[in-house]
Amino acid sequence: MSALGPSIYGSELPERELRERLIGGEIPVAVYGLGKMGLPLAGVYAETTGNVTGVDVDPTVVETLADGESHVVGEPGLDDLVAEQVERGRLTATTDGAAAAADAGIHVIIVPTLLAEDDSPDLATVESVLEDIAAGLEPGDLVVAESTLPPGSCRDVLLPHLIQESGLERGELGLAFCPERTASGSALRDIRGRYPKVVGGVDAASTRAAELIYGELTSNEVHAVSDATTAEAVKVFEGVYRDVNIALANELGRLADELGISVREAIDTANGLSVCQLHEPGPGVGGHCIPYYPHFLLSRFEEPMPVMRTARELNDAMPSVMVDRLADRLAATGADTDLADASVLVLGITYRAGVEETRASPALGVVDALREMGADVAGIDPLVDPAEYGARPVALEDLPDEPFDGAILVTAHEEFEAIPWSDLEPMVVVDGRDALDLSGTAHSHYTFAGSHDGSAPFGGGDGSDDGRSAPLEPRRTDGGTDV
Ligand SMILES: NC(=O)C1=CN([C@@H]2O[C@H](COP(=O)(O)OP(=O)(O)OC[C@H]3O[C@@H](n4cnc5c(N)ncnc54)[C@H](O)[C@@H]3O)[C@@H](O)[C@H]2O)C=CC1
Ligand SMILES: CC(=O)N[C@@H]1[C@@H](OP(=O)(O)OP(=O)(O)OC[C@H]2O[C@@H](n3ccc(=O)[nH]c3=O)[C@H](O)[C@@H]2O)O[C@H](C(=O)O)[C@@H](O)[C@@H]1O
Repeated sequence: MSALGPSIYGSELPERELRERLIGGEIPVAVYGLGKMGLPLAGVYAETTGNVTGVDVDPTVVETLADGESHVVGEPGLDDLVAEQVERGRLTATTDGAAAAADAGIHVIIVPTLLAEDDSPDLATVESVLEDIAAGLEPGDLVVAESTLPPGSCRDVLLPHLIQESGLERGELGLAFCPERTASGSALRDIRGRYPKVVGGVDAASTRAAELIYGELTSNEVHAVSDATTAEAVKVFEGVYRDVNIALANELGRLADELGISVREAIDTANGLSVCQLHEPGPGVGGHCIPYYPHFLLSRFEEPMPVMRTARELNDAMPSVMVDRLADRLAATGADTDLADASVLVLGITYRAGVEETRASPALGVVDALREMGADVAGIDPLVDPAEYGARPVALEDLPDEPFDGAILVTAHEEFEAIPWSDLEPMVVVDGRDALDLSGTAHSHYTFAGSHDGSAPFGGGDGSDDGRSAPLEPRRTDGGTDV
């Protein structure tokens, strides 16, 4: 931004005055990446500072925002926030990143960090944003990275890149890592202060500038850590913890059949102890976050890290486990159906209910494994077209007209609550999420890891227990009573 405007990095203004200038809109902000997290973040920056330009390479995203609308679905409050901020001229949008950078004094990066073919981190998207920023960078500007990054990225990649491309010297520009501790479906609440905001700069002045900004954005405390690499590590560690924890839950969940218990009930009860925080078993770990973050460490250091590596393998194997369970149950029914001759419905393609994201979704692995076995695969999803993921699309209202041998529930979209299961031809249903109540129907119902209500995997559905996959003693079949 113009060297004449107030600077946020290294400013000699008293802190109070700098804060007033920030919330008075005197320090323009550019937010690069207007996706599921970038758009809510741009909205909160706009309501705080009143002077934000959102940048995205996707023209439809920019046009939608320019019309005062949000392209992100399922985010409470976002439609209203965007409409208000755009109408009041506090939030504008452009595809021209370099132009936005030329005006801005605070540059916020919130584009995805991807993985290359060999699972090593691919910072190409972040680096393309850096090109835009460097073109407009002025002394006193602050660059804030909110994209999750491999630890060391700000220090070893982003800062050298910005210095080289902008011609500025170290100490003339600020750079801080300030991770998104947010999740789809609660982005605004999270950004506005659900958790302490972690900030860490490449130098003390960067950390101070980030503290000042987020002190205005969040209602929670701002937790400044020693440096940018520590802040990057905090975020990656949070994700790795979840991946490893879910892998353990999945391993335990797979024991439910042989134990003849509901592992979900056992986990719920074990978690009554505050030191025990086992996660939820399921059909795998999807999305462009949790399954990606372990690779931000695994590919880069000499330490072997067998726990994280094994957890990744276990979670990646879960879609095949779902298909194996279906094959077992199909073989166990009187019809003795082989998957190669079976018609199978996959319920849910996105990785998470209500979120339009399919990267690393377990459903993709389920569809692939079924197709490899020769099954005829149909799919249903309210947010995406299953045809794009190898499954023949079926509409919810057409389900009673088509007989299926089996179904696998991967993602429990709330729209599935309207499925009239009693009107569907009896089939084997593998429920990966403990989301279905098939009692009173003729379906053979298998709940992976059992139900929270205490039913073992084979409980539920009148035709469910033919005894051929009988678990070891003792087992529960009725939601509680040992038989
Ligand atoms: N989605 C989530 O639940 C969370 C995401 N994060 C992190 O936030 C970051 C962003 O995630 P999402 O918003 O979910 O991603 P997203 O995939 O929903 O959106 C990314 C946006 O960036 C745009 N984009 C791509 N390249 C660009 C460029 N060169 N310049 C400008 N815009 C560009 C895309 O068109 C898209 O609109 C990631 O690093 C992710 O790890 C962190 C916490 C939660
Ligand atoms: C609940 C929550 O806060 N999650 C955030 C997470 O968001 P994300 O949308 O990726 O979803 P998630 O709910 O953690 O689930 C990821 C995947 O793991 C699976 N999953 C999740 C939790 C669990 O107990 N069992 C399980 O199998 C989900 O089904 C999904 O396929 O990823 C975010 C990120 O770091 O990018 C991070 O801020 C948060 O940890």
